[in-house]
Amino acid sequence: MSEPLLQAANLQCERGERILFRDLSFSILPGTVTRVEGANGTGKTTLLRILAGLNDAWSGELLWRGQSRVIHREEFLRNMLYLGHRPGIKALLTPMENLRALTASRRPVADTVLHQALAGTGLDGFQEVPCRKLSAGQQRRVALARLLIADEPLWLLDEVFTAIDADGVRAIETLLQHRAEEGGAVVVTTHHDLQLPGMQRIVLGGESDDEC
Ligand SMILES: Nc1ncnc2c1ncn2[C@@H]1O[C@H](COP(=O)(O)OP(=O)(O)OP(=O)(O)O)[C@@H](O)[C@H]1O
Repeated sequence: MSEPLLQAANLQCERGERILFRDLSFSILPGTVTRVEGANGTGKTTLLRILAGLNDAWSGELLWRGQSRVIHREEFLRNMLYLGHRPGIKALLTPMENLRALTASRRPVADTVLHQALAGTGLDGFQEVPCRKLSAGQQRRVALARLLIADEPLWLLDEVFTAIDADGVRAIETLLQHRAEEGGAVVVTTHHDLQLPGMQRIVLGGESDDEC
């Protein structure tokens, strides 16, 4: 069996007076899509932010490819793409300018490639329109265009289906499956009824089969 990209052992997180989860252990293997499930407020976003290294209020162990994620932080960050539950784009900038800015810190990507990625998310003709003039779903699609050019093997995606129409949802599902088929792994939170073949589950706030 291939080595897990991520391993979590006995994760615990407390917010305020409340323990959101404890003794949470799972492995994220290459070739898998894992859905984090649970009712509102059970800690899905919190868990994803912990996995992405954006929240330090936790205890337990997190390994990246079998090694301490803390020690191998730079390698981990190079190989992980995190999309938060807000689109995270700037309203005054165009989709092209946003996508250029979002990808620039990782690696230079040619404008023709960015243009095509935006067209691929249904934004053909809107590449140079300020994002403040786009709908909520179109703004989300600007952020999602990153998935079309992402070479990071691990994707951590928080509520990326929000505001997306039925065709868009199917396109994202296909993208997630392709990432897994290419040997990557996806961890996704969603209230959308995502059902992919072989999908793993981490269930928060109730009965759990989180020993994946
Ligand atoms: N900034 C914060 N400070 C303190 N507590 C917070 C903060 N953000 C969230 N919480 C608490 O942490 C808990 C988990 O929040 P989180 O956003 O991870 O839940 P979630 O499962 O993603 O919810 P949803 O399905 O509504 O998006 C909630 O009960 C919330 O009250």
